[in-house]
Amino acid sequence: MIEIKNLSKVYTSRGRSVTALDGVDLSVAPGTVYGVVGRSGAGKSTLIRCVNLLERPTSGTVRVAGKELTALSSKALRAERRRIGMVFQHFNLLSSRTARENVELPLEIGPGGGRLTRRERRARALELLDVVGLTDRADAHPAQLSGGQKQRVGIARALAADPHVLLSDEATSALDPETTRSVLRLLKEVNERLGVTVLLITHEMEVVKAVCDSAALMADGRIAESGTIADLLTREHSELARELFQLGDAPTRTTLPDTTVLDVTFHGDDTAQPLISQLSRTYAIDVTILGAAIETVNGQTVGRMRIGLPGRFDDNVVQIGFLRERGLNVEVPS
Ligand SMILES: Nc1ncnc2c1ncn2[C@@H]1O[C@H](COP(=O)(O)OP(=O)(O)OP(=O)(O)O)[C@@H](O)[C@H]1O
Repeated sequence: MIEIKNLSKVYTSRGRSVTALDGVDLSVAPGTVYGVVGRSGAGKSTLIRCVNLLERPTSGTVRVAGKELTALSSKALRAERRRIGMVFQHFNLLSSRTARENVELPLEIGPGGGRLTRRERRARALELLDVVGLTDRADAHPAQLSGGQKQRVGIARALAADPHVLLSDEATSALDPETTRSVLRLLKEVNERLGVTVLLITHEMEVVKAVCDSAALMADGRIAESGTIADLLTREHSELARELFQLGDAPTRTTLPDTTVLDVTFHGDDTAQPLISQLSRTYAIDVTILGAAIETVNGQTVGRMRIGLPGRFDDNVVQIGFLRERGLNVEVPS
């Protein structure tokens, strides 16, 4: 649904240039939720603004729903942009308008907006406020709404023109944890019920865990790592997987002499626990569990376990093979 190829963006101001994006490739499959994470300054906001060309990339191409946006005339681009909804961190609602009137806005001003009558626009806005659970707040002004309610209005407005893609720029980072969860549930619902593809940027791993099918890690304007969550989990030395399933203070060494410490990652129906017991029985060894993080990611059980096997690494090659053959990802923690 979104295909980004070799995208670069260099900002130049007062004779100095900053490379915000440096050859980014990204592919978001239709109907999925894709999260881009990274530290402040990594280039996430620039990337998302380049997807609907709010920001013109310096080079590279952006294709959304089969149309190469970077090759369109400004008129054609305006039409395509209507099918790309955007949700902002600070909601960007007009304070003088009610919730319903804010949702109506894109239906009034976009090309073809004039095709809907006042009555139709109103009906559509009320329908969308119902989707986001705010029917009873239709006549409230933004100042009378909570942060979560304002973001719901923001989402309803983004859906007004029936988009195939929703871009979310840190949509929950101004919200408390409980409200964050409910807004994320709504985004997921929009994705599942309406089939809208969602590309979101966030600095919170919790957001990725809650709703994303795939994720990319950005650093210094580049994609350092990307893939489906399931894929990342089984990838060796994945920084994203490590960040998603932190083992807290689990020791990387043990006080036991001659012990090989391993991180075992599993997902879906592979429950690591029975396999660890099997390993222990098969090779008649004592396995020490040093730490574990088991969580639900986007409805799936996934997790990571740090274990200790007696003996040096070389003595455990067969045991490690046993776990890998059964689909577990095994690596030595750094
Ligand atoms: N309009 C601009 N003019 C000049 N430099 C910019 C502009 N916008 C962003 N940058 C620079 O580009 C780099 C990437 O910024 P960007 O905002 O995309 O990162 P980010 O990952 O979204 O960070 P944050 O989470 O803090 O917003 C930074 O070095 C930033 O200072």
